[in-house]
Amino acid sequence: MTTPGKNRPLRIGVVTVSDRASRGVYEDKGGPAIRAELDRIIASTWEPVVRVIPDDLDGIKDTLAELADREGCDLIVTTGGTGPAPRDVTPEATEAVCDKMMPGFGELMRSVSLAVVPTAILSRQTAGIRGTSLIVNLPGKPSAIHDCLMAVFPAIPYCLDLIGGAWIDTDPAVCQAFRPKA
Ligand SMILES: Nc1ncnc2c1ncn2[C@@H]1O[C@H](COP(=O)(O)OP(=O)(O)OP(=O)(O)O)[C@@H](O)[C@H]1O
Ligand SMILES: Nc1nc2c(c(=O)[nH]1)N[C@H]1C(S)=C(S)[C@@H](COP(=O)(O)O)O[C@H]1N2
Repeated sequence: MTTPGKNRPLRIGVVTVSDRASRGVYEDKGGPAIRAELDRIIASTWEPVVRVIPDDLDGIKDTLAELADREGCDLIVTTGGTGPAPRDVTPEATEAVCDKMMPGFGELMRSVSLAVVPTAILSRQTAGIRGTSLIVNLPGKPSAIHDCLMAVFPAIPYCLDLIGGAWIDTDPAVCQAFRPKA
């Protein structure tokens, strides 16, 4: 196991992938919803690194690589662009920049979302590791953010421990992090 970066400040990339939010056609509700949900879940101090970008494959790849490699984000959460429409390419961009895919994240998030909406199967949301960063895709609907993050977050602190990311403490009243070796 890689030694966790316990003394580093936790940095989290929050990436809204939306043609219309990036053009200002509508207000971005996804990024602020992710930040609010993470504030509820995480008890450690953390710094957000926020981006709002269009559904463009190269632009998404560049943003994910920048947040992982130059901004030092331990976790990067995206919202939007996971569906079947021609411009939905967030999972392709994620896979292109990752060293290793973590398919269990998408499987679990689709499964919990199916209890809420039958079109949950239309999301190709996934997750993967780039260096010491974990990238997790969420659907674009702001209402999906709570359900998806609550489902997968218990495994995220231990995942960061294993890849050498920063230490995360959660608020146990909101979300119990599970560390098998702790
Ligand atoms: N960042 C966001 N902020 C607010 N609402 C959003 C956001 N992203 C998506 N939505 C809402 O969820 C719906 C479905 O999201 P989806 O990602 O499929 O959008 P889209 O049709 O691909 O368009 P766009 O990429 O321009 O957001 C949108 O039509 C919009 O009502
Ligand atoms: N929890 C949850 N998951 C959801 C949804 C939702 O409303 N709630 N919308 C679905 C729909 S309608 C689509 S098209 C896909 C892909 O959405 P995206 O392209 O905005 O990422 O996510 C699906 N997953």
